[in-house]
Amino acid sequence: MLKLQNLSKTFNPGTPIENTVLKNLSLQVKEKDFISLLGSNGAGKSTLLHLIAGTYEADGGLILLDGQDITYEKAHVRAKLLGRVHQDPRLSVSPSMTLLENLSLADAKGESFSLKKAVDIKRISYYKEQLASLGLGLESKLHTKIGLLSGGQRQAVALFMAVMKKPKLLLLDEHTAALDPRTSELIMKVTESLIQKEGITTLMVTHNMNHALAYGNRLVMMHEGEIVEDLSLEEKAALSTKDLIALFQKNAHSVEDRMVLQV
Ligand SMILES: Nc1ncnc2c1ncn2[C@@H]1O[C@H](COP(=O)(O)OP(=O)(O)OP(=O)(O)O)[C@@H](O)[C@H]1O
Repeated sequence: MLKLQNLSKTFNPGTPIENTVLKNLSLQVKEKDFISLLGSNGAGKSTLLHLIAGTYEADGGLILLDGQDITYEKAHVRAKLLGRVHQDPRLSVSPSMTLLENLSLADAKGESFSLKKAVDIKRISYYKEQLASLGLGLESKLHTKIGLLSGGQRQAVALFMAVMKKPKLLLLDEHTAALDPRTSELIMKVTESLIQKEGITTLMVTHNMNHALAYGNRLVMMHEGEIVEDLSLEEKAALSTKDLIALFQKNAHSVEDRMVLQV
């Protein structure tokens, strides 16, 4: 359903700070794949998500989503096809607006929008029901400004908003990295349940080896702009976290403290 073919990206070409970040990267993602994307610092993971979302343009290669060539499609056009959650919740939700206003905005994605018109009373009971199923008490916070919610609650809202319109593809960029370990586990459970419920194809960038092993049906490892491992569900099920660290060390010749500390 997503086909990346020979994608390349160089920042600041022709200058002393030229940096080739992606080198002819190819990846085939199947319908309902949930892929954890693991890699060293600067491996190009976020850049890859930016190229798919259209916030950065590829220098070469092809991005096909459900057979549609979106390689050079404008970001706002792709936004209708994609859901995205970032590490920083301010990039996914509007902190100065209430939960209800944020949900209404997400509900109106891709349509001409007026907040007054969009806050649909009939939707409120639906929102409450859906929010209650996340188990974070959000159903009683509809009129609370998002900025006043806890970090975990904000990320749960961001996830819920990202999947609301059933996107073709969900892009998660270290969406639990800023949370404490307990909340991070909780948000991963919410993530898995929303993805499964809606059957959404997902690419998740993470530095957490446990999450990369425990969640999803594939684990892709990147190093210096290239894919160095692509493990199936069965292959990753056979690995312990220690094995994964060893595999990482073999490919990247080092392992970051934050990966080991989370183990
Ligand atoms: N807008 C930009 N302009 C110039 N260089 C950039 C830009 N965005 C990213 N880079 C560089 O591209 C390289 C890859 O960055 P990227 O954020 O994709 O890596 P990453 O694998 O997500 O790393 P991390 O795990 O540290 O977040 C880095 O060297 C980074 O400095």
